Amino acid sequence: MSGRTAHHAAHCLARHHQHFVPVRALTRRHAAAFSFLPTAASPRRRRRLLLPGCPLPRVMVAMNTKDPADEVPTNRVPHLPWMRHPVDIDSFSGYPVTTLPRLDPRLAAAVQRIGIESFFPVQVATWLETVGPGAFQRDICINSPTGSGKTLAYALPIVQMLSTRKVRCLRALVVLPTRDLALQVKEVFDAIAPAVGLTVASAVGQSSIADEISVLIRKSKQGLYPTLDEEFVEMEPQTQVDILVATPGRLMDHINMTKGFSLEHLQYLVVDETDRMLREAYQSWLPTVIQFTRSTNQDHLRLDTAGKTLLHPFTTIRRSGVERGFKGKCFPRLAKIVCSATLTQDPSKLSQLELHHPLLLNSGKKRYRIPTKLESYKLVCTSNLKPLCLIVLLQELRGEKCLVFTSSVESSNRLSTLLGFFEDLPFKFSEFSRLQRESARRKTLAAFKEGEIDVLIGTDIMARGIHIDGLKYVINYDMPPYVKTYIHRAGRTARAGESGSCFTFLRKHEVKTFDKMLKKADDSSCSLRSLPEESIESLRPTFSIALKKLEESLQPEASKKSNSGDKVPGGSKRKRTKQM
Ligand SMILES: Nc1ncnc2c1ncn2[C@@H]1O[C@H](COP(=O)(O)OP(=O)(O)OP(=O)(O)O)[C@@H](O)[C@H]1O
Repeated sequence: MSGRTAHHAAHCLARHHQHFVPVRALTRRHAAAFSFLPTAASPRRRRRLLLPGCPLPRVMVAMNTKDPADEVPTNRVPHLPWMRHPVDIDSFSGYPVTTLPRLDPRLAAAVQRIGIESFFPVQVATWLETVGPGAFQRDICINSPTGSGKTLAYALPIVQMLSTRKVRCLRALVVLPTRDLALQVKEVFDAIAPAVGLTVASAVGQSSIADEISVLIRKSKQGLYPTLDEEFVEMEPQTQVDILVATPGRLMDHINMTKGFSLEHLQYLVVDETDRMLREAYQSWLPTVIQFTRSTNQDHLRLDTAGKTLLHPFTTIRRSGVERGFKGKCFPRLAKIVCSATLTQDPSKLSQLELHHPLLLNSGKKRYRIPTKLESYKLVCTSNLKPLCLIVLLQELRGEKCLVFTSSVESSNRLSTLLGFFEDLPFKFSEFSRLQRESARRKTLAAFKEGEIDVLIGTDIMARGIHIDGLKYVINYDMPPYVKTYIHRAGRTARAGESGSCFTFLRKHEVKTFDKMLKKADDSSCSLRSLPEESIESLRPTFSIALKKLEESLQPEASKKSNSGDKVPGGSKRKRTKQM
């Protein structure tokens, strides 16, 4: 079978599978499999046999599965062609701040003021594709480990690109899944943007919507200067910030309800924690944002007395054209940066972003990577001894900052209630739950950051993006269900080149699954950790008493439930009261 025919056949097959099959991989791998096609058949007939709509011969499927090349799991080869040849972030090394080409000296000084002396590889790689020779010609997708510095990697180029803007209006939008994360990212922008005269605001629901509006929207000049042409005033950009960091919910509130809030002039869109953002629709915020930045509203074009178009000085004109390879897309386009430590490779999800000639920046050759200085340990014990083993482990960690992840809010609540029945524990702990009030949660997190609390017990709400200085240990009290969960949980430690350890409690039957999971995360260093028997034994009597107390404390709740006859499984209201 000629290479050309094999390629074409693979192409057709790919079309048959709606582009979900890696065409090039197929050409190489399945050339042998295509040999079932009658050798005497003309190339045309062979092609016809593989045309879309033509049912795939069963024999072919069987032959494909026997192909030795298929021993490599298919998920190793990204389906999207542009993902197969990424820029390797690891091929860059750190770069001293003062020597980064084209970096505005004011920004260099601002970055140094926050204690950064040299840029991390992901920051250098992104800079080269944006401010450097890449010149933002393509949309950037960053897949880089937790704590590798992705926030500054996108914040710095955006701030530098906007530093020459003449009129203040909303030009960059950064969207994150949670309020805590958004506020953390805003801090990074706040540290550098004012150095070049840019303003940053957040729309996360931390303050009332009225307060947010007063920061976001400029007061009308009409009131101040009644002689001004009203129409002219209305056309003036009304947003008075350059960069907005938002959560999808509050962003949609402003899009739908805030008078004067406009995305018309938006130049940069960042979607951080992309895989999480694309998993949930969040009131269709993404299509809405893209739609609002797609074409110029013709109302903004005014006509003079001769019927000629008069451009309002503050109008951003986006045209659809065929020039410069835009093929009917808008120009100037909305440049996008998407990033995560576990970037999705799912074409159907990524297509929502409408990326323009996307370029993948990837750390190494593997899909997932854990931080280089992360050490992993597994502790095998039975379920009933797990709380006891946790206490012994925490005692061994000697009051160092530590995050404990459980599988559910109930489990967190029960565990912290149980620990509360132990007297004289040598560490201070607190629960961190989605069901707590926002203000309570913020207080707890602040106390943890300040070192007033040593151990936080919570769910995966703490797993994404949160940065806590000096956090050395992460404990998976319950095994993470997916490799992505493991990566994000473990990634709360060993950040920014620091070292850290992740401990995972496992039951015997979970060990195999966990080992497989670690392989996917490219972590081959996980060793078995044992705990001193005598420490466990010495705590047993207190443990039995604490367990009894826990049972007693849960009983009134249980009896309340049975009396009320509330049979709703996991009955949300009642369950929540208990979890609080
Ligand atoms: N060049 C640098 N030098 C020293 N520290 C840095 C540098 N860049 C970033 N940091 C610090 O590294 C920490 C982690 O950065 P950041 O939160 O951006 O990581 P991330 O890659 O976004 O992680 P995650 O995927 O978990 O969100 C932050 O505390 C940040 O201040």
